Amino acid sequence: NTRPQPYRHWTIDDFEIGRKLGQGKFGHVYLAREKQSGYIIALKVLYKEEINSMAVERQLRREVEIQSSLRHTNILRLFGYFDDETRVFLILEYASKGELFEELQLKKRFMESVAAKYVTQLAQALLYLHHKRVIHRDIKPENLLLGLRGELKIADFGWSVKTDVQESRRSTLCGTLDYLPPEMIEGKKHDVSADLWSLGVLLYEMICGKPPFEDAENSQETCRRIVNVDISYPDFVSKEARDLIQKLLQYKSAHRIPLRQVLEHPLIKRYEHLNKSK
Ligand SMILES: CC(=O)NC[C@@H]1CCN(c2c(Cl)cnc3[nH]c(-c4cn(C)nc4C)nc23)C1
Repeated sequence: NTRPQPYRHWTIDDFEIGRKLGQGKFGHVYLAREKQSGYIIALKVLYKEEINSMAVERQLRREVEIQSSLRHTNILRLFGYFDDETRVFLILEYASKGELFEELQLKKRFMESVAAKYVTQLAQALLYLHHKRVIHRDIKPENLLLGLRGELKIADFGWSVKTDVQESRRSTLCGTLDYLPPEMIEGKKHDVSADLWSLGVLLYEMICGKPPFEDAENSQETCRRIVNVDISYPDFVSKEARDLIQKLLQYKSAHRIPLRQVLEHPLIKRYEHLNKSK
């Protein structure tokens, strides 16, 4: 069955709608089947009256433009989009193993070999993104999905930007601060190394079961701990894992270990034989 073609003018009648898969920031996502090809996709539905602010509309256009231009096994595909009088529809790749976040909640924390596998896949996706001069800026378990073979897929490009548009973060981020690097907390200019910081936070959370700067108390406390890079490690964390996390969670963005060196790090090399695509 041929994959849905982006250039076609789709309408909702081209699809059979299945169960609700969940909801992203601004809309609901449904399992759907394209009638003519039988192809299974995820259909993200956004209501136009909710996309009334210019900022949200601009962000949506950016998400669609960026994500539809990307082709990488660890990045969720956006095949196309269409609209009717009241709604906008995004035709997205269906990730059959759901959200990484769910798996992390279920398993509490991952073995270091599993965390190393996900970091390898994420680093390869980020290398591709940064080569295309795209910063994701919102790498966290909620935005990571799992494909048929358990491979990680970055989704939700709502906060991504093309780096030639250097912008400090004006609009406040909805959701957790846990993953924000100091420079974004401080509203300074940020570049692709913002994603390196988030990779470090994710690696810590996968191995330890919670993010390094999480503070149930309040966001000021979380921000203080981020800008002070105030981290402590449970004793089950290996020295290689501590070393890689510490090399990613550097206050100065220029001091963060580059992605190519992440892929050569002892923690990653140690499990490489497990992660070679079977
Ligand atoms: C990043 C993001 O937008 N997350 C919110 C949306 C929730 C469902 N979305 C899915 C999207 Cl956009 C694509 N594929 C998915 N697969 C699933 C899923 C599969 N299982 C077994 N359980 C679930 C859940 N969900 C999706 C994304």
